[in-house]
Amino acid sequence: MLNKVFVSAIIAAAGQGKRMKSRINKQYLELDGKPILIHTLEVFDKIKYINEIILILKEDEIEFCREKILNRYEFRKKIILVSGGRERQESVYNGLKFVNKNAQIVVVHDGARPFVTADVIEKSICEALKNKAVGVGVPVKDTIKVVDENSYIIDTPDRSKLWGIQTPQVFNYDILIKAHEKAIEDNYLGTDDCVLVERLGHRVKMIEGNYDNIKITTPEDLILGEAILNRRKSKI
Ligand SMILES: Nc1ccn([C@@H]2O[C@H](COP(=O)(O)OP(=O)(O)OP(=O)(O)O)[C@@H](O)[C@H]2O)c(=O)n1
Ligand SMILES: C[C@](O)(CO)[C@H](O)COP(=O)(O)O
Repeated sequence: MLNKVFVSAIIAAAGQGKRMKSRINKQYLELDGKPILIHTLEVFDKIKYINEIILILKEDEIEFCREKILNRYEFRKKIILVSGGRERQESVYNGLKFVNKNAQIVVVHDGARPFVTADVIEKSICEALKNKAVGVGVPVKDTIKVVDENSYIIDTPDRSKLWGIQTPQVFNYDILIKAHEKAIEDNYLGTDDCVLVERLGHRVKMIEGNYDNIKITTPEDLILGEAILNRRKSKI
């Protein structure tokens, strides 16, 4: 079944990496001698069910990334470079405009999540064939508090119902484009793609991923990232 479906992957990597407080954008920082973005792309490049990769980059980084990062590595798949927007949502929408017209399924993934596994990606694609909208996440481990503007705790949601959603987030193309266009119409800005589809009233299925599918966001994540890679290498 999956062989008959055109699957596009949109890799969002057009952020500024402000929270990393690094001289170079975080997706180009190296873990185990390889740029974070390359780790991410290599996972998607090996998945035979993915027919195209659309990489969203900051406009002013496209040439640098093509010449100094991507050209140093071999990829089986063609990687289409698209310029991003001010917000992640706009970047993903820009990518949607370049998705192949035969695409049925779109996998949206953060370039800053290099530890995603092929197994989780394939599982999320299979689930999206059934449910049309899927998010990958993990149950939260901490108790979560809702805090007001004066830093007082105003609610403690039932932790058994709380998940930290990651990426990939995988959708039927028609649903995702409609969700983005409605968000633009409503001037709504979300922090992930699932929320845009939820706003359409479409049920989004959560599937369990891995706790080590972290998003490299702040300097501490680089230490975690090296440890994750070392542990994986020791298991080979
Ligand atoms: N306008 C944007 C903002 C973010 N992203 C991408 O979305 C992913 C998740 O975003 P985040 O971790 O917040 O990255 P940044 O926005 O770069 O980080 P910061 O908020 O610290 O600047 C990243 O791979 C990032 O490159 C994007 O494609 N376009
Ligand atoms: C999409 C996401 O990775 C899901 O956890 C997250 O919302 C991205 O947030 P960011 O602030 O753009 O990193």
